[in-house]
Amino acid sequence: MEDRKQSPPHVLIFPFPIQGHVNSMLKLAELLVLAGLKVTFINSDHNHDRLVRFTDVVARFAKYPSFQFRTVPDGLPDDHPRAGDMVTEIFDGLIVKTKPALRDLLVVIRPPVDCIIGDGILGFVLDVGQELKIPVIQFRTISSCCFWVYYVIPDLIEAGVIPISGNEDMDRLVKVVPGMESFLRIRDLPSFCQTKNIEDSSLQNVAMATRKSSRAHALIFNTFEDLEGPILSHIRTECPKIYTIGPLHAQLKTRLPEDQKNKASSESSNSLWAVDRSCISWLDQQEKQSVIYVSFGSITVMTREQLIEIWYGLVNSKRRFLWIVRPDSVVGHGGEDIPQELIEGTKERGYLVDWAPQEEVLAHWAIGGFLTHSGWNSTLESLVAGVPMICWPYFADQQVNSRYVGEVWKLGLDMKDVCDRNVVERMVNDIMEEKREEFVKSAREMAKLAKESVSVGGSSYCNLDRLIEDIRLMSLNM
Ligand SMILES: O=c1ccn([C@@H]2O[C@H](COP(=O)(O)OP(=O)(O)O[C@H]3O[C@H](CO)[C@@H](O)[C@H](O)[C@H]3O)[C@@H](O)[C@H]2O)c(=O)[nH]1
Ligand SMILES: C[C@H]1CC[C@@H]2C(C(=O)O)=CO[C@@H](O)[C@@H]21
Repeated sequence: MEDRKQSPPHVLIFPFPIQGHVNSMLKLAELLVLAGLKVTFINSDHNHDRLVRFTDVVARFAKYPSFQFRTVPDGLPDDHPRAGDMVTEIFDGLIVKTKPALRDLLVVIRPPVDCIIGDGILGFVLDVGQELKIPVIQFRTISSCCFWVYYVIPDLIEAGVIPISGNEDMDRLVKVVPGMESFLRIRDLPSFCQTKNIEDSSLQNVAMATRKSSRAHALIFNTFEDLEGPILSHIRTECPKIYTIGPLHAQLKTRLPEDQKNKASSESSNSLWAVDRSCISWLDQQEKQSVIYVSFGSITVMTREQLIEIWYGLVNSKRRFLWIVRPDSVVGHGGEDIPQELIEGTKERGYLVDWAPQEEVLAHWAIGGFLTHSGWNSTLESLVAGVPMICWPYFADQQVNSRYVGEVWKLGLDMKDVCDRNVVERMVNDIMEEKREEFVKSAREMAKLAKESVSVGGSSYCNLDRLIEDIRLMSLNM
């Protein structure tokens, strides 16, 4: 018993198995190991193979003897695309295969786990923890503003906002989300809420998982108080113990030893795709703040028509652009030819790669703007780099995030559900020139606040210390 108390607490971290979740939760894992905790990180077999294949993650974590990876199946065939249009299948696989595998692992793993940090979207982790009497802290990898909208889904249903009828005025204010009464429109609701069917499985999944968070020992957000303080006050009325510890990529930089700080965002990544670094050499040859960076994250899929509209918008803007087009991101293309003017325009001013070192790209002096899908990691990475955004949200939290970027934080423009070459062209020129000054000013101010929050004595820095202390006390009480 004495020995047990002297050994560091053992934390098991379990993310939803897609890039945006693995990325931020692996950063938290590294921060906990740096603080002397023992950490077991659970990857799906599929993701682990890719992480090992495309990154230096094994070598990077080998220097931490108290860290280990363990893997579980995700219940999907290996050639399954695991993309954003297949979320229901991903959830089904996790319930059927992953939940029992996780439970079995927790029973046999030694030393026993003192605390689980589970992805907040996976409500079953809380059930497994309660059954095995292991405290569960939830980490929700989305913005807290979207979390709050998910939390009040029962109120949205009761008020008749959901289901959304076919002839709904999408610009109508929602009015029943506390703290968002004056700016949240129907079109800004998370995609899963914009449904005609209240039995929809994605709506039910996010609603139920989010409500469960009030049962967790605590709730972690990858955010900071100066960014989302007002909404966090509302959430705290339901979930009192909240740790805001982000932006995590910036917090990791603060806490890594001096000689590893730069590696954190350049050579080292947590990518599930092969990083093409040739885009950095291309950026090196461009003028200061002349390039618009375009990326829609790891699971967005688009139609060929949307691809062509965005492509025309970029080429017609006459700006230089670096565009990430994942090989699996365009659906329903029938091999049609790409118009010659797009090929010529891209040769002159554009550069396309499958996957880039995004944190490093956003910090590059040649980048002047970011056309993004408003995934939460991308939003935070852009914010820390002080880069103004154009938002083209695809699904989930992205509709809420983009409204906040455009209307509340004033960090850019929200293109929302429009995909039109003229709008893309105009917004690119607004961000890069016409309205640049106002956005750069607010982006720089917010970047300063973000960096202060993760500096020694800042809110996120202190909150991470408090979280670590909380976990240590948990293991002493067991
Ligand atoms: O070429 C690229 C493109 C992306 N990234 C990284 O991939 C991550 C992408 O994360 P995010 O921007 O959050 O987008 P998604 O991959 O779409 O993330 C999912 O997970 C997020 C966190 O829950 C949610 O906010 C999103 O809506 C959801 O789609 C970021 O860290 C990027 O730096 C790269 O390293 N290289
Ligand atoms: C695949 C998506 C289902 C919900 C998840 C999520 C969340 O609410 O935590 C946000 O977007 C995606 O990452 C997940």
